[in-house]
Formats: sequence, structure tokens, C-alpha cells
Amino acid sequence: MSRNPIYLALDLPRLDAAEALARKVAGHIGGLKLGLEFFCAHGHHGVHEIAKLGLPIFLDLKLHDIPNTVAGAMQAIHVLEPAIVTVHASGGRAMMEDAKAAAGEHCKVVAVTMLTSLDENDLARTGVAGSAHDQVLRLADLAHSAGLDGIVCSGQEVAAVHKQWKDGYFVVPGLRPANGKLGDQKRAVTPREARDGGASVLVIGRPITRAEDPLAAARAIEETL
Ligand SMILES: O=C(O)c1cc(=O)[nH]c(=O)n1[C@@H]1O[C@H](COP(=O)(O)O)[C@@H](O)[C@H]1O
Repeated sequence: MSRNPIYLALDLPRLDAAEALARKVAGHIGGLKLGLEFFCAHGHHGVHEIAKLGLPIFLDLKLHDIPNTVAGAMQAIHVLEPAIVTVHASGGRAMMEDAKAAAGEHCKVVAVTMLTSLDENDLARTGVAGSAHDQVLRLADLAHSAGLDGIVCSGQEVAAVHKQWKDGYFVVPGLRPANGKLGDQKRAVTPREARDGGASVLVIGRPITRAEDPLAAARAIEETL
């Protein structure tokens, strides 16, 4: 059986709580995602502590700056040996090329295309006309041409991206079980739909971390896949 594609988003302010939760659901997930909230609060020390659980670490820092600065940041996180790191595709081709060149040999670098908390109205307000679908495909193409391993997109676009980038690595967040609370997510699909669309990684946070019984929630999601 292939590896469990669920990466639990540990967006929790306390390190001990994050560690305890990860330990509890470890048998029902394939990896752990540490994002901005976690990294700003706990830095390298926090990553080392969570890595002790033995699951692959997805360091979701969504780097977005000039190429030289992003390459320097990538070098600085080398020691943490992340399995996956994110940059923003809108940082441009040179930035993505330099990020990939600076990444560790076994680290997948994936580009965030259009955040799953945005819809087409939000996109228009940033000055980008057209559909979410077109914007994601355009940025996926740019990330591919820059030599990245894959992209981050919503489950609404993943099948289309998969069609044009057969061996890409596709990270899909913004997932909600049927009838799950959306919160700030606007382009949500179920974990099963994302997997069927060709997602390589399913990022799931609040449906597990905020559940009354996180273990039961993780198990129930795993069973739908
Ligand atoms: O890069 C990401 O992981 C990401 C990209 C994106 O477009 N949307 C998105 O929600 N995420 C992350 O995925 C996680 C989703 O969390 P939940 O909405 O709680 O499941 C959060 O940690 C976000 O930072």
C-alpha cells in the first residue's frame, strides 16, 4: 500500500500541545506540516522536537522574496532536513529556480499558486482577471518550467494540473469532510475528491486539530480515502 497522503497541519500555538496531538494521531497520518504560526513561535528548536516523532516534515514557510533572499532562507533550513518546502509561485521564475538550487537533495520544493482562502473576486481585487482555474494552471506552468517538484493548489484544480504535468507533486490543502466547517477556506473539496483528482499530499488541519476527538476524526478521514 502506498504511504498515507495525509499531512496534519500543526497550526497550534503551544509546542507541547502540538507534540501531544501529533503523537496521538501518528498512526493515521503520513506526515506533519509545520507552518508560519508554528515556525514563528518555535523556530528550529520546535521543528527538531516534532521531527523526533519520526514522521516526514513539511516546512510550509511560503517563501516569497527576491531570489537571493529566498535562496539564503532555503540554505538556512537545510539542517532541518524537511521533506517538503513551499515558496510562492508569484515570486517568479528566477526566485523558484534559485530556491530549488539551494534546497537539499531530498527536499521537494513546491510552489503555492492561488491560496485556497481566495476566490475569483479576491483574485480580481489583486488585479488578476480571469478564473481561479486559469490562474492556477498558469502558475503551475511557471513552476514546472522553473524546475520545481510540484505545486500547492485547491482540490478544484488538481485534476486539471495533473493532466498537464503528469509526474508533478501536488499538495492540496483546504480540505473538508462532507458538511465540514469551511472557516476561511473558499475553494474546499473533500479529501477523497482531492485524492481522486491526483493529489500527492492532503493537508488537513482544523478538521482534525479542532475536532472533539482528533483521533476519531483522523481515522474517519483516513477511511474515506
Ligand atoms: O501551503 C499550504 O499548506 C496552504 C496553502 C493554501 O493555499 N491554503 C492552505 O490552507 N494552506 C495551509 O493548509 C492548512 C489548512 O488548514 P485547515 O484549513 O485548518 O485544514 C493551513 O496550515 C494553511 O496554512
